[in-house]
Amino acid sequence: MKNKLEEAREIINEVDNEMIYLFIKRMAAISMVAEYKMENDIPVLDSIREDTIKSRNLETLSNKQLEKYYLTFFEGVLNASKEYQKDLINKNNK
Ligand SMILES: O=C(O)C(=O)C[C@]1(C(=O)O)C=C[C@@H](O)C=C1
Repeated sequence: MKNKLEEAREIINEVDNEMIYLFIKRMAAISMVAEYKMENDIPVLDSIREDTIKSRNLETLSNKQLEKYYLTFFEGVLNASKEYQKDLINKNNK
């Protein structure tokens, strides 16, 4: 019989496994964004777009208690995205 910790960790493993594929898919789209921004001389940061996606995603979150943790999580996603774009753009300009 599995205890609660083992049961929870199994769920966590499944979630992390799904998330890595979604991360790969998101970052592939981000490299397309970087290419477009590079070609059209558009800055990486678009705060309006960030606010729009954050508020749209928060509408999906019915558990309001999780809001601040979701924002911490999503800020991490956005930071990784911006770092990746900057690295791709810098590499291209070398
Ligand atoms: O949509 C864009 O313009 C992006 O650069 C992508 C993205 C994101 O990761 O969602 C990243 C940086 C911007 O500040 C806004 C959004």
